[in-house]
Amino acid sequence: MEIPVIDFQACKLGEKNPSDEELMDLSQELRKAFTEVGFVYLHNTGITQQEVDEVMEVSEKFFLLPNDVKMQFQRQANNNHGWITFESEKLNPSQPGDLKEAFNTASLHPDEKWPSEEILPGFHVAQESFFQRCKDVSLRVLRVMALSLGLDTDIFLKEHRFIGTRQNGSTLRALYYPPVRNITVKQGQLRCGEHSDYGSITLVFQSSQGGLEVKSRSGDFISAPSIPDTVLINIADLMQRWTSDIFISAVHRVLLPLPGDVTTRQSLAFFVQPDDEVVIKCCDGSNKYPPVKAGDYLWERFRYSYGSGSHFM
Ligand SMILES: O=C(O)CCC(=O)C(=O)O
Ligand SMILES: [Fe+2]
Repeated sequence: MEIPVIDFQACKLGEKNPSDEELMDLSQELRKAFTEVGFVYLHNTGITQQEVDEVMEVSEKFFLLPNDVKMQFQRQANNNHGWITFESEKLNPSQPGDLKEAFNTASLHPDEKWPSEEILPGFHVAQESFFQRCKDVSLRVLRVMALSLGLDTDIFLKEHRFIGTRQNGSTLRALYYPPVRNITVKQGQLRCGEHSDYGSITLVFQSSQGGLEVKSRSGDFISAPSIPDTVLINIADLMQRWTSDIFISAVHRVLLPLPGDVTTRQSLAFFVQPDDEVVIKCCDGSNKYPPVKAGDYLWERFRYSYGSGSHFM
């Protein structure tokens, strides 16, 4: 099994009027990918490789700042925005902390705390602009997803009205995986532990070495390499609940590099989340999963991956 690559040209950013036929073809391809694998590469979204490279470049400069500077921007327990220190997050809570740092842009609200232009020129603007670009692509994808399920095209859009505000948990995350020295690695520790994402969908961009692996339905892990000029998109847990398991939220992980590989890995992930107050119920009317409020669900998952609270699925 492989992760399909789909041409998104008909719905690319800036394209206004895809034909019914183009939309129908695209939605069928997307449905197949999301029901069989849960992951898809989209080509021609309008987000260019150059944009991605530029955001990674300025993100790396942030991670290379001294810890006492980064500390001023640390993520707080009640706000997902900010810096996440090395090994402090466990995407698989049964294993040691992930070998990564991250910076979350949790909203575009003016009160979020950012490194100034003096500390790091271009960082704030780059993260916010890329957040906006990812949001625009995500809304286009959510539209085609609804169509692919035979639902109203705005059924998901209606529940993602507040992306970028503090009433919605969608987050752009710059991830930084420093070189791994095997001597210091703990038993079971990975760059990113096995997990599934929490919200609706996730957009992922990896630096050239790749390293991401996705669990297939047969239980084997398949590699999800970095393919230039594409966006990797996956279904997350709330979307699986919403679609009553039609779309699959696949488990994924980032393994340690091979011995001798001392490169730094980077990625950017845009986690799309429904508005906090939206109650997610199965769209087929069934009771396969009990209704849950999107914001409550997200914070319960955060508590679990940062080391407190009980996990509910
Ligand atoms: O770094 C990556 O490629 C993926 C990270 C990931 O899956 C996550 O942060 O949820
Ligand atoms: Fe993930």
